[in-house]
Amino acid sequence: MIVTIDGVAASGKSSVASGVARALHVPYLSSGLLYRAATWAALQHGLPLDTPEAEGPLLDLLHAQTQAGTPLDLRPLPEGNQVWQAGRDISEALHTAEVDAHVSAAAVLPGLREWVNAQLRALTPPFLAEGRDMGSTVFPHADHKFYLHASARVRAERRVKERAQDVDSVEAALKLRDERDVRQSAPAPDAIHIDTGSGTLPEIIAQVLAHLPAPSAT
Ligand SMILES: Nc1ncnc2c1ncn2[C@@H]1O[C@H](COP(=O)(O)OP(=O)(O)OP(=O)(O)O)[C@@H](O)[C@H]1O
Ligand SMILES: Nc1ccn([C@H]2C[C@H](O)[C@@H](COP(=O)(O)O)O2)c(=O)n1
Repeated sequence: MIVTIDGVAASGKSSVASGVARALHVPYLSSGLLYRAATWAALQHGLPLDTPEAEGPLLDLLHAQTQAGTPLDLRPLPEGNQVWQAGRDISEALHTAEVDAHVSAAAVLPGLREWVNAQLRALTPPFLAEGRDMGSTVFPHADHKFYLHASARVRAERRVKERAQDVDSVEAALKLRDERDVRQSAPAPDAIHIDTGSGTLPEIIAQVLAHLPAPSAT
């Protein structure tokens, strides 16, 4: 079984995916973390990301890391996905304002999208996949598809509880990222839409689970 959970930035995708995956006893995959990891790697190496010409050097870097035995390694742990590289957990570095500001530029590069999608499609179901285009493009034949949304204000208020930032600037940054990600963020036509602003996290997880078959007793 494949379940996809897509949605706008900070709509609760990874929190909901984690809760649902735990209830179903299956892994979940955070595709956004792979885009963030590639962005982080580019920033570390001083590679620009804001032109179509950025794609070649970025893909060269990712392939060189793989050849050297130090690839960006997504680990789909039930309590939260991690990315490791060269024996180091780099996950915390992927949720900074700097990565947030550049990740949309990286995510429009077609070669990077292929790099991410190939890694996800190589995995054997059952799993949940969360991101923007999991249900529309990467796994169009998924068994169950969800699309999460909430107002930019609600999302910003939640985000400032995780990061010491001003709510107005976080809201503006979220709106900007929504605009820049719009091309790959169109919901799959058969996705069930859920407003995560209208319930607590356990309530939203229960809403999703109500649409899914009960987990097999093992
Ligand atoms: N229904 C909810 N009620 C209250 N808080 C929530 C709810 N859903 C998510 N949150 C909180 O909102 C914040 C953002 O959630 P999360 O990181 O899961 O979103 P995301 O869509 O994966 O974000 P990003 O797009 O940045 O990867 C977290 O602090 C999370 O705990
Ligand atoms: N399937 C995906 C997942 C993510 N992205 C891009 C767009 C986001 O701005 C960025 C970070 O994702 P997030 O952590 O907010 O889920 O990655 C995408 O284009 N497609």
